Amino acid sequence: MEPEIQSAYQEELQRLEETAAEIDRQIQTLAGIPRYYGDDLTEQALENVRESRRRSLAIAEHEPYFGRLDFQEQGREHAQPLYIGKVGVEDDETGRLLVIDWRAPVASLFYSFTGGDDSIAYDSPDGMIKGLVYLKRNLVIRKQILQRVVDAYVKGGDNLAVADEFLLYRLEENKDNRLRDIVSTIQEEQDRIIRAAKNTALVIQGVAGSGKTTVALHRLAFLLYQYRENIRAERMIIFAPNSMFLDYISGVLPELGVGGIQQTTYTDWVLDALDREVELADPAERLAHWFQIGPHRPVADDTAPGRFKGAVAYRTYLDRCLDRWEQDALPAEDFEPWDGARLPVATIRDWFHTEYRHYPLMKRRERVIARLKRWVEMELDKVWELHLKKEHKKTAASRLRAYQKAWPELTPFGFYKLVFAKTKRPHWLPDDLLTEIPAAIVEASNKLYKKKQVALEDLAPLMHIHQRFQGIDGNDTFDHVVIDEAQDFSPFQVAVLNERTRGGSFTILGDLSQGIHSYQGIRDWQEFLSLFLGEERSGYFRLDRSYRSTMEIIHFANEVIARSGDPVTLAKPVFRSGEPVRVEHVAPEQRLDAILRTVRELTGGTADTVAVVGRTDDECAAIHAHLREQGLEATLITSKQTAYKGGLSVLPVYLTKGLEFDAVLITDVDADHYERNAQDAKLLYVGCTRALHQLHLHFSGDVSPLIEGIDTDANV
Ligand SMILES: Nc1ncnc2c1ncn2[C@@H]1O[C@H](COP(=O)(O)OP(=O)(O)OP(=O)(O)O)[C@@H](O)[C@H]1O
Repeated sequence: MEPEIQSAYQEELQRLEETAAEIDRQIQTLAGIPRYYGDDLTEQALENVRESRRRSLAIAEHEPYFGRLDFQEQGREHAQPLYIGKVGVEDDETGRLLVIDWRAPVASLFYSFTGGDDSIAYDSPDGMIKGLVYLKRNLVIRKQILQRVVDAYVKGGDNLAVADEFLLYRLEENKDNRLRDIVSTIQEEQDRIIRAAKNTALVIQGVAGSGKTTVALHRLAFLLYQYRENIRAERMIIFAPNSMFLDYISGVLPELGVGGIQQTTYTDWVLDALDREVELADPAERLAHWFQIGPHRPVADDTAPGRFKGAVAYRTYLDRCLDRWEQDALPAEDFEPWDGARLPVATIRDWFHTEYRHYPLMKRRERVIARLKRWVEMELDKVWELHLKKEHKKTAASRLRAYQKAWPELTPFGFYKLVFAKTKRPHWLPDDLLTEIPAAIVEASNKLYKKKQVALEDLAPLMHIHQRFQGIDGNDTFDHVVIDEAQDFSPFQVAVLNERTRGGSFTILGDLSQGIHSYQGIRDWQEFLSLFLGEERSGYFRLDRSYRSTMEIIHFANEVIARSGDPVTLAKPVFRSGEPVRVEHVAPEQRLDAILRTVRELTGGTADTVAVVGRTDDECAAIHAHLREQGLEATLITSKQTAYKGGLSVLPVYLTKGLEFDAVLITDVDADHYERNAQDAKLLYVGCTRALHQLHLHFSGDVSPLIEGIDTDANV
């Protein structure tokens, strides 16, 4: 070790000993206080504080901090070393901050400082604070043992900018089956998103591997810290594309000391809210339809059901149908509980349209019926003759039933089915409304609804109807909503969420180049941004740097996506070089053996997670069976999967989205499986960008025009 490194190491060793001793002491003190389980509210509050402290200290115990920044505040004589960790630690006796929480305002300097001698500033509760940075240092501590000290910047040294050495060290590590936190290496452009103010809808377009998912999770941790007085974890929600993806990201928030945030899929969220009145048609069939190869490939234009029913115009259409119910569904006659008693329709209308107009639709109906019943009771009270009273009571009960039958209570699905009904439509829903829906969509929809099933694109409409029928309970609103892989969401889905979200507080992330579900997703971020009109209601960010893959892999993937014919943003790699991408021609009869050979090579090498990526479900099932027959332990991933195990996986390319593997083998990259069009280019792009360190591609017959002639040695 060089002398200055040696002394830095010694200095940090001593500091670590002191901090670790203080943390241990605090843990011991807390362990000595018996837990409180009684009813006293003050004691309960104190116990909650102690519990949260116990959890924080448990995080700090193993890795108290990961960074140090020496900062000289303007007007002060000396620079102060600031140690940054996942949670803050204070010296109990002196009150001195030993470790600063990475989310604290001053800690933002650690991320925003990119080198140079100029003064920098951070936004503190007392205003902007300026100063100079003397040192930026990364530290790796595991189980209280100091493993690495890396100086990214030393004032007066020969480094002008912050060196990426530590980031590279982190990126070169292998991945297991979970996404990890990145607190020690958050990059400046990511930090700006993480720390953006709460009450805006942030839309983030980020290239593959730019850290979108990771950044969203860190942003949640930040918001909970920064707005702890008026935001609650249980009121924050993450929407992810499927349960396996949720499983894959499930480690990050606990690592950041955050619990209680809801995590779900849009499907589960809606079906639960509707008390599972309907079920979703088998997604596997839908995927097999849209991702089929050969001459019958479907076209995903704006008449595709997902695009049609996902548009805001479709919501307007449904609102018109709902308005018809509101205007005309109430029976047009007076209510006569028995001959001689009469409640004029004008009075009932007045209740419905004026007195109860602030209630949601079905609640209004409920109130009117309840009031009718009360009115009948009062009328009955005026009848003195017992036998007459009995008779009237009977007649009234039966006429009340008839009245309710003529004006039935509707569930969201009950109403929605009527919108599509070709015969026996209620009088308040005229036939001409049906002609506004393309006939093919009406046919396909009715076929599903008959089986009490709906498609994905019916979920937002159903939820919207539910919200207009029942309203939104204050307990069901959100403080913040994260939508990951948002390019596959529809504007209608987001609009429905917006009705429930306080302050329009959203983080919406995605990548249009990965928009492989173009039969339902958006074409342009403007489709979402236009939902959040008004000054400062929305913000748009771009992340163009990719952290996942080597330069060789990114170069290759960029070439693929450039052939999509769509305008695309090419990913910029971090300076991390690896092996060349390997494209291999294999004879058709040796296809399976070649896969086996490559898999053995990859699993026998340095990779911990390996994926064999096929084009269709059936092809993957066959590959999986072959690998198993040859004695390899592999997991076949299908759309029903709920957990991601790591190791060796076989999966269709459209299910790889969001995941990553140390090494990836993409099979059958020939001219039939991957044609030169936008959809196939996006699919292949998604597949290629899953690889961190190694990417192999096999083809038989003619090579796909999407990869033909790409220089696999190039790395920029
Ligand atoms: N600042 C960073 N420091 C270290 N690793 C990072 C950083 N940013 C991202 N990564 C790593 O890059 C990889 C990609 O991150 P993530 O999955 O969040 O990206 P993404 O943009 O959601 O990707 P995709 O759209 O391709 O699914 C992860 O392994 C993540 O840990």
